[in-house]
Amino acid sequence: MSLEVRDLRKSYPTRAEQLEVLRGVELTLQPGETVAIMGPSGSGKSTLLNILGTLDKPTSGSVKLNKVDPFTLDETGIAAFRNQRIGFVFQEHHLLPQCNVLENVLIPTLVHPNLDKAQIEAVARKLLEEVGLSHRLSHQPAELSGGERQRVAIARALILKPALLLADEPTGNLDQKIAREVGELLIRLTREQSAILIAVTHSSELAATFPRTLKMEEGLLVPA
Ligand SMILES: Nc1ncnc2c1ncn2[C@@H]1O[C@H](COP(=O)(O)OP(=O)(O)OP(=O)(O)O)[C@@H](O)[C@H]1O
Repeated sequence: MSLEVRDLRKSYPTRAEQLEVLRGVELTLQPGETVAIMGPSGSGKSTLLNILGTLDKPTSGSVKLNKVDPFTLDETGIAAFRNQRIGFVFQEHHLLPQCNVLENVLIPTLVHPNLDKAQIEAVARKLLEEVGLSHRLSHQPAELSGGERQRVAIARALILKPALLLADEPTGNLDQKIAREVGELLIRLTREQSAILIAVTHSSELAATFPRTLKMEEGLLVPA
């Protein structure tokens, strides 16, 4: 399932003028590919990630994941596309504090009542084993370290086997050693699932764990 971004533009109307944040972004990524995106504050990295995640709409241009442009779908279609095809990992883990680790990983599956409960729980346990948290299944998020919480968030993002995994400063709250481990974990699991990973970061340590780094510059993605 490849990702093809063509001439993607996004402007925001401001009082004085149109603020052109994305000015013709081009990007093609194949399954298993992982890329870090860097660039100065305000250059449009989060804007791009939000559009790729269908949380925001482009002004023009196209995004195709497995040849489907989500912005041609209606709102219900976009929501289903997002749930089934895209996984998110944010700087803040956004785990539900009252749910334990296993329950948190299963949250994205709750909107799919037809999924086999035992089968999907087995997938969640397997993912938690892969992120090294088999011994923490019944812990609440408050009882975990920052790195462990982010590992839960990664397992949750992967539970429905997304084609595209989007990470916005995924290691921003972690110390350098843990940040590198979490970055390597993201890359390994993305490859194992033949997904595509795009991580936005200010951290050159995290970017260094990626085979390819791009930079947002003047509204375009250029090699770093
Ligand atoms: N809803 C909005 N309305 C108007 N301007 C916006 C809106 N959202 C973002 N912007 C502007 O678009 C530009 C890009 O913002 P964006 O958050 O994408 O940058 P960023 O590269 O992710 O920055 P950072 O590294 O600080 O997170 C900024 O100048 C910001 O002020």
